[in-house]
Amino acid sequence: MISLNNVTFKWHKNDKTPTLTISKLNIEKGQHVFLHGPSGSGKSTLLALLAGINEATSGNVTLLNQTLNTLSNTQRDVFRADHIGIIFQNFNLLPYLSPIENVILGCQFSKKRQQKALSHSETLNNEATRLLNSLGLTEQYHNKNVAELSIGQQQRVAAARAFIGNPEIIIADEPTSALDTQNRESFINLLFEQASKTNSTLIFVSHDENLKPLFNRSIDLVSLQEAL
Ligand SMILES: Nc1ncnc2c1ncn2[C@@H]1O[C@H](COP(=O)(O)OP(=O)(O)OP(=O)(O)O)[C@@H](O)[C@H]1O
Repeated sequence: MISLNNVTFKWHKNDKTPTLTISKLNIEKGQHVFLHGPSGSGKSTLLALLAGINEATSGNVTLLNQTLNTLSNTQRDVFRADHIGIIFQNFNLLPYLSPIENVILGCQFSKKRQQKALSHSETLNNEATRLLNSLGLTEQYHNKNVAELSIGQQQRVAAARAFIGNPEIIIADEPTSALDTQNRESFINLLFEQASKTNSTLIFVSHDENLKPLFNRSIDLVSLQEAL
């Protein structure tokens, strides 16, 4: 479902060595993958390639049988909106909107995801409510201003926004670093539950190896590149 073949990525054309060199990587549908490596090893860079935010300098990045480097920037944006939910490290929530409104934004740019959301619930509002409940944000917070929520609560909103409209792939960039160990684990378990319900593939990035045993697959970005 995700495959990288002979991929290199340079931030600048004239860089002597690429930031990433990955000869082969395959991720199967429904896997919960822990992607780890030290700071600066290229985890966020790889996520940006998978999300089609950046384009490989050489080689092929293929998701759901679509090779991203054959698409224009606009086509990649549409592909991302349709198929990928992203939980950003700093959540990227809109502070003047409520949790419900923030979650609905997750499918704003994709008719496909809106339709899928509406196949679950009568309205997008109801679907956002359903997801926030299943990610553990109680209803008393659903219509508050997100800026008034705790970090852990904001994280649940960010996760619900990624899951709305059942994207096939969920990408999470170190979204738990601000939480204590117990809350990190319970948040990750909620992500797993939600991802399993929809058979989504989850790629979770962190430099905290303590989280590794929770996942059914882990990829060490340094060894992956040394294995060339
Ligand atoms: N926008 C950019 N322009 C140029 N170089 C960049 C850019 N973003 C990242 N880099 C470089 O790419 C390399 C990999 O960075 P990246 O952010 O992917 O690492 P990371 O493993 O996610 O690190 P961290 O755990 O600290 O978030 C670093 O050397 C970094 O300086």
